[in-house]
Amino acid sequence: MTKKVAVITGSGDGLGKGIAKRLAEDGFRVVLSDINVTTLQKTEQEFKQLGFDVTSFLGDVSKQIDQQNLVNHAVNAFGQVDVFINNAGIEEVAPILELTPDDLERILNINVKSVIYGTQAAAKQMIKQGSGGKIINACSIAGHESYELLGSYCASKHAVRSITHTSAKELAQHKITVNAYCPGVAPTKMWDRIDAGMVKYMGLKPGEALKKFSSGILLGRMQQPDDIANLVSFLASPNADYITGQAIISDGGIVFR
Ligand SMILES: NC(=O)C1=CN([C@@H]2O[C@H](COP(=O)(O)OP(=O)(O)OC[C@H]3O[C@@H](n4cnc5c(N)ncnc54)[C@H](O)[C@@H]3O)[C@@H](O)[C@H]2O)C=CC1
Ligand SMILES: CC(=O)C(C)=O
Repeated sequence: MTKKVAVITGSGDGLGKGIAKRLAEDGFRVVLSDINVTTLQKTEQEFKQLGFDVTSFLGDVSKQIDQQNLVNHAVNAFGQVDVFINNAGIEEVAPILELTPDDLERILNINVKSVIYGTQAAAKQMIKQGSGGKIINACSIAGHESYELLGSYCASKHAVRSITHTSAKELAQHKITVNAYCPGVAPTKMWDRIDAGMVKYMGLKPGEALKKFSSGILLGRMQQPDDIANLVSFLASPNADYITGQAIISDGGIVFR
């Protein structure tokens, strides 16, 4: 049987890299994509050495043309797209009163418009293939709950949850499911930057904001890339065929919905 193809944006590093590795281990041919050429190439080499079927595409998720070219690249390399993961995202740490038009434009472009552009490119290809597909979006506990100093980020992730719902409703007729994963606190480079930003505004020492945020996790530890890869692996598998329009939290016990 032909191996399925999964495309993962923001997969040069962080949670996206962990997800891509898991999907390759699950038997997918994997298309890596990132805006950072250095981490993208490093991850591609690493994956090739592990014997994975992998290709990579340098692109900016906030550009509609790049998302279309990413799908074209996947089709040229592997012939099809079965799973598309809108993982790339950025943070912004600032009080609402200090958010600038440039800050807002950047986070909405990269976290919100990107998900629509990725969904458009992937769904059009999946409709053409005629055998359904799975679109999986990176949301967050910040898509269910709103946090101080993360106003624009939380708004962007609430928007991702809404886009997930609407896309699921519109694409079900094509047998395309759309779901989202909602991580909690994972100490990736994103959290290094959030911690640094919170230090600035809250008068804490480096590391203290991360500690504060993660101190209430019921399961007593921060999230690792494998924790979220476990959920995405399930959502990308036939075991999730009857699930659509859900934004599922995997946070060790922080937010309860
Ligand atoms: N780390 C955490 O605690 C949480 C992360 N998330 C979400 O998970 C996703 C991944 O987060 P992390 O791995 O922690 O972030 P990260 O910052 O460690 O990695 C993000 C990756 O996306 C890439 N990227 C950034 N802007 C891009 C663009 N315009 N086009 C293409 N690629 C771009 C980066 O180069 C990087 O490789 C994000 O959507 C984030 O909002 C959600 C909840 C918690
Ligand atoms: C980074 C993130 O998604 C948080 C703080 O929930």
